[in-house]
Amino acid sequence: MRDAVQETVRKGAILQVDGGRPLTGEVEVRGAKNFVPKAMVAALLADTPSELRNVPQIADVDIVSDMLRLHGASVDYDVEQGILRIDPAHVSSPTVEAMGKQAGQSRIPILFCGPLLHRLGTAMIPDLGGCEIGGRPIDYHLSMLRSFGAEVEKVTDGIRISAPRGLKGTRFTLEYPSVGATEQMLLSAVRAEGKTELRGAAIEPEIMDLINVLQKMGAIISVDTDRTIRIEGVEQLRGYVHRSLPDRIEAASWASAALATGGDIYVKGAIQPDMTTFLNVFRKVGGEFEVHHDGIRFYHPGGDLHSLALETNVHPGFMTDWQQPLVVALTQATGISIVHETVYEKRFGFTTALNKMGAQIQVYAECLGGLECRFWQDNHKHSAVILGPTPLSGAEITIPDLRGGFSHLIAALSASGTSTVCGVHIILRGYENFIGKLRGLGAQIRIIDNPAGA
Ligand SMILES: CC(=O)N[C@H]1[C@@H](OP(=O)(O)OP(=O)(O)OC[C@H]2O[C@@H](n3ccc(=O)[nH]c3=O)[C@H](O)[C@@H]2O)O[C@H](CO)[C@@H](O)[C@@H]1O
Ligand SMILES: C=C(OP(=O)(O)O)C(=O)O
Repeated sequence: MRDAVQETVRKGAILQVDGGRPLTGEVEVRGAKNFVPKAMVAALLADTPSELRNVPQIADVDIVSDMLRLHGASVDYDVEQGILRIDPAHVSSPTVEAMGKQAGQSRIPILFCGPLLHRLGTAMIPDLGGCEIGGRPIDYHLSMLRSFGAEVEKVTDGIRISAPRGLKGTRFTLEYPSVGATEQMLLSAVRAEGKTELRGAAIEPEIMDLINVLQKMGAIISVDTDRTIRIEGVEQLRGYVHRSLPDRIEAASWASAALATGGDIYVKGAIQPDMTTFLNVFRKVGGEFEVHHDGIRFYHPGGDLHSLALETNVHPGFMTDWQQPLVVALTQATGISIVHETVYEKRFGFTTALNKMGAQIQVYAECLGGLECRFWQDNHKHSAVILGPTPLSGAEITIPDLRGGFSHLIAALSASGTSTVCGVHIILRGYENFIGKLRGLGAQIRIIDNPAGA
């Protein structure tokens, strides 16, 4: 077993957490949640099998494996080695009922459009899941697919999409650099007829790694410094062998956990380049880190933490998924911190539980501490003002979303007393063996309810 003993929590599981101890020790991060499932989808574009390495055991990998199997691909996952093999030789359409059952589980199914249109000419895509941190429309995806020549129709529990005449290269400009829509473009364009140009593309490291995978498969893709991606469509792609980049969101979550609990955590597998922006902020808040050949040590050096003003943004800005765990550490910083969330309009719901534990966080609809963002005219509370330091004490908490959930765990671990935490299965979407890892760092966590069959 990789870390401390793996114990899986099921839907409905409840944890009891005793706080007030620094988290110290070592954890390992494997491949990125925001890359691995997409590389799995890319395997469908090939005629031959693919092998993905450094694959973490998280719920999103299971969900995409199920989707691939439903479409006739074979998927074989060696959890211990982190090796996933996908053979797309016999791709076929599943029944509408089987696809309907996939509705609401993750955001990845929308990325099956391009590969399935190339393989089958038609696809049923279930309604998406993912974190409820904003409206999360898919209008860019659908306009893009239509501009490739696809026809889209709304059906019960999802959409039906078809391309009777195949996909043709296109020119598209994104009004906002959406990660998912950029990936949609890549996965659709690589086998489309002719050239495709995407302006205003997202350039997150996970997207660059997807481009690495597609290039290994035989695709021709260039990325310019002005966010323009150009793709020359090819008729055939082959399988790939690839090692996923590490999960920079999980790594930053452990860093924030070290800071919030006054601890010292060595994150094996974390790398510096994709975390530059996070590391700058971590240092400004008062955290220390050391970059080693196989990981990064994050620790609280003692003394006061410093408040700061921060704005989330697309890469290379401060990532929105880093925001929630860091806010817990900011409750322990001296002074007033301001966090302006510019990617999602509703990502501060998790602060209600932190306030219940003793934090002093107020949320506002105004764009505070930075430039006006897309949400300036809406009434969404997307800026937070955090007054610190405030001692936290244990409470009963229900986890709202993935990162908010991990933040609640960090808060419970830095609080005095005991917390009861519901909805913890949500965390499995993005954190491998999180209970085992936390216990390995000295956390006192008990599973007090874990309903079988849920
Ligand atoms: C599985 C995965 O990789 N999830 C990540 C991905 O989500 P995801 O790909 O869903 O995020 P996007 O970059 O697409 O979304 C960013 C913003 O664009 C908006 N938008 C997006 C698409 C669209 O068609 N219309 C539209 O308005 C969204 O509502 C949101 O406000 O990138 C986000 C931004 O780094 C991360 O927080 C998520 O962890
Ligand atoms: C928002 C996130 O994920 P998803 O897009 O899968 O909901 C996240 O990983 O923080």
